[in-house]
Amino acid sequence: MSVSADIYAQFKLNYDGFVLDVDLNLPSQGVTALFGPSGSGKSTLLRCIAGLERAEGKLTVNGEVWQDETTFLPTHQRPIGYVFQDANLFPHLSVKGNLNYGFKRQPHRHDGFSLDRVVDLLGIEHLLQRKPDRLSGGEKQRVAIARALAVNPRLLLMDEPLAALDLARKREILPFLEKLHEELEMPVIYVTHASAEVARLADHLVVLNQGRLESAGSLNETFSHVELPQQASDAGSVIIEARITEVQPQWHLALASFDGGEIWIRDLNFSSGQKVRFQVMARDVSLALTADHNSSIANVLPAGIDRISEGDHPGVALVRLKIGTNFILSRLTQRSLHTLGLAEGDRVWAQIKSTAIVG
Ligand SMILES: Nc1ncnc2c1ncn2[C@@H]1O[C@H](COP(=O)(O)OP(=O)(O)OP(=O)(O)O)[C@@H](O)[C@H]1O
Repeated sequence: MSVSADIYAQFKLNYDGFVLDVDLNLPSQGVTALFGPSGSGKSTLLRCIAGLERAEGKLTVNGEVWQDETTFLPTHQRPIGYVFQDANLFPHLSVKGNLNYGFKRQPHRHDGFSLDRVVDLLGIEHLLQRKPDRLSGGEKQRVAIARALAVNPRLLLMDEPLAALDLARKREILPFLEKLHEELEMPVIYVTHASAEVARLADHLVVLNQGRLESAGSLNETFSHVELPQQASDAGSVIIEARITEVQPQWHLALASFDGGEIWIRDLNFSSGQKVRFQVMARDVSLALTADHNSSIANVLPAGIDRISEGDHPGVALVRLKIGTNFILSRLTQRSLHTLGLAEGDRVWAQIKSTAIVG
């Protein structure tokens, strides 16, 4: 693989019974989710990037060598922010004290954002004087993220930052992460095994399995791989990024356009030109050989069959469709597949029943 990529990481690490062996390029913008089942090596890879594990290999970030045969920058010399599953705040310091600790110690360039901006981004101004024991789990984690940003890092590493929180706290914190996603220019590497977090936050996806790279690429492309275990289930879905091109307030509908087509989605007070991300469940996509405009389904798109695979039940098939440069999945019965005589490479019409906005 080329080493000219924005972030290039190649690591080999041997634990007793587990081998991490990856070679990957990551973009230097946006959120890259490291995704995969428990024990697949996500945290280990993140720790290698942070210099917390001394793996064999190479790591370059925007042309700067952090590790190779002769170099190994220790963690404190890497311009990173690190957010763990647990907030790990200093209990004896106030929130402000915790933030200042990061800010004063920041050994890196100082041309990023101010502490005020960090406080504002995470919505923690009213908490500044409090000690950690008077914060909720969600608030603690927001402070931990702010503290990681206070060192003015050039790379933000987040290891399952929501995993220790209950559903209500996750919901509370996700909008802040989305705001960071919109406003931060630095790359974020985000470990998770929650597909809902991937759907809302990731731009790029790296899928690990048993210490190896299973696939990597843009969110839509990589998340639509039929091999991902959750795709075969009833919860299989894809994420499409689109732009609103028309709003019909009288019907509460908005037209979302993306490369390859347009889909009517429920209008959530969108304005024309706004970027949206929506989820299409595989079970909501049916296939037809002709475009049936007499049906109640508003979204009928021409598509090519890219891949046919098995679902999680012998009677179910999973079909990956290509629409422009985007992929969607369709879950249908093996009987329908057989009756329509569908094969990879065929052209079909995809009927999309409904979509859900995810961010
Ligand atoms: N310090 C260590 N010594 C030995 N084995 C380890 C060590 N750290 C992790 N492992 C093993 O390496 C494998 C990968 O662990 P890792 O924590 O990277 O997985 P993960 O994908 O992040 O999992 P999870 O989603 O459960 O956090 C596991 O089998 C784990 O037991």
